[in-house]
Amino acid sequence: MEILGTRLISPCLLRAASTGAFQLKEPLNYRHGGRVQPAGGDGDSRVEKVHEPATGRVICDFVCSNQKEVDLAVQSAKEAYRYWSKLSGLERGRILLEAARLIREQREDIAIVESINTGKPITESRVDVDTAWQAVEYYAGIAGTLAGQHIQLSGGSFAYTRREPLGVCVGIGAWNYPFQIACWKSAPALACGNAMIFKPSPLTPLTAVMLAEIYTQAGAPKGLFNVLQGAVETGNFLCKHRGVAKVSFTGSVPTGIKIMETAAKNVKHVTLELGGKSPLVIFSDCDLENAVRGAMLANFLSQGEVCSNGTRVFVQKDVMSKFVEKVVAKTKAIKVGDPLFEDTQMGGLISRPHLDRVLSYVKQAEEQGATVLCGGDRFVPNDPKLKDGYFMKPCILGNCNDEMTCVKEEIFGPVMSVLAFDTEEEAIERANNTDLGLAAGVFTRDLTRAHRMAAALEAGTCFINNYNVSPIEIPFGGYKMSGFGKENGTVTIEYYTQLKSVYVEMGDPECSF
Ligand SMILES: NC(=O)C1=CN([C@@H]2O[C@H](COP(=O)(O)OP(=O)(O)OC[C@H]3O[C@@H](n4cnc5c(N)ncnc54)[C@H](O)[C@@H]3O)[C@@H](O)[C@H]2O)C=CC1
Repeated sequence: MEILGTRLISPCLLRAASTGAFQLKEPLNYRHGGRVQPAGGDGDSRVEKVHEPATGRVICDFVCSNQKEVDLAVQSAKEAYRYWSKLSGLERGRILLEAARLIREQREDIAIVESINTGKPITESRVDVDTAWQAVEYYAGIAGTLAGQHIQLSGGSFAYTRREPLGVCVGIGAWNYPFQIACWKSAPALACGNAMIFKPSPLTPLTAVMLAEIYTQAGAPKGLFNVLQGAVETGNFLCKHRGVAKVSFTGSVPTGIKIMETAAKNVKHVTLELGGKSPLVIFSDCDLENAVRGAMLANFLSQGEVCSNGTRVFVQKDVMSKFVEKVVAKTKAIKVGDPLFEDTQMGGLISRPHLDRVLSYVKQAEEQGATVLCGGDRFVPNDPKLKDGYFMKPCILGNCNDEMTCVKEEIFGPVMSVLAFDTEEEAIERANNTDLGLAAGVFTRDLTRAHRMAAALEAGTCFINNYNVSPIEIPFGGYKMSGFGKENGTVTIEYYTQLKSVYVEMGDPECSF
């Protein structure tokens, strides 16, 4: 099926879309209110091929955006910013509310494209789309509440503060939650009066463009949300550009460091949402069934390609054997296969090199003395069209210790490492023994212990008796090398605005000259 037309993808064709049939020819850059091929000129003109993880097929390709295209996108965004930043918050909120409604209306189309492009099960993509429109709706509501402060001073003088937008913001996304990341960044940015240029991961370019179309349909001015496709070089052009005020980045720690260095050259604001190697601590006094559910949620959503995953599962010794028995049985029962089937629970990993990398972590763990309790090898579904897909059987590693590579490094795949512990103090010390600090979890029925743990764990989010739930009202972001700045919640307003103080003299200036 070749899909052409004025909309990115026609809804009725999409509803009939099946794995192995999707093909796209439309341009994937979105600049100044429409899809365009990137401008020609010097610089990166590399073509990136986009794959369908379930089949390994190429579903589309695109030319990476070069300096000229970046210049044009910044110019267009600046124009939109001049208009948008002058609107009242209420006016901006109204357009965002309409965008949220349109996302809800197109939920199924977006979810299908997301599953085809990321390989994740359709049931999960629908949840991703829901958390995306919720972000847009949430910040639509907040837009009208943005306000400054009035400060009374002596002699009748006073000051007030203005909460002002930053200007043109850049969003750079990872490949695991393409649509959700685009919304989590653009919703607060636009609500605060900024414009945004978004660069998705070159592996998952499709749904950010659908979002751009939605913003335009909702009434956003041309250029308010531009999408540029590309890889490292395009990202670098964006981070260096003098017309850009802020970079909000989601991705790996090494790239985050580079982006911070680049942005530092002209003192841009930066938000970094980076990787994790989060601990999940299971005490013997917990509800074990719930703890097993928590461990599954902490490891196997999106093929394990989730930054906040609790991949170091610390289990108190007296419940270890029961826990392992239950979690292995549940993991073996995970249905791996076609992401567009309603009963599929795990799809394909993002790329062949990534699959190979994850499998090599399992092999290395075995060499270092871990026991593979289940999975850990490549999976080839019976359906012949899935034979070249990037599937693997979800894996549990037992007999792990803190020195093993699988316990130290982020694997970003469906691999859980199980570790035994004795005391609360020991669990805290070992859980915190990492440079990363995105999330942490604890399962216990002891109320005081739960809060003691939450206070002691060095992580930006701590889950008590659950894992990987991210309601839009809750700030999300890392400690330590997992980054800084937050997404979601009211605090994010601070990261997309700057505060101006205005002093008003009501008398005569006192002057010693
Ligand atoms: N903390 C969080 O919220 C999340 C973190 N991640 C992390 O992301 C990683 C996986 O995602 P990947 O896409 O492979 O990460 P990555 O760091 O390779 O790439 C992320 C994005 O940065 C761009 N990029 C690469 N080099 C750049 C440069 N020098 N300047 C500007 N842009 C550049 C890429 O094209 C891509 O769009 C994992 O390590 C994971 O932990 C993923 C999702 C969420």
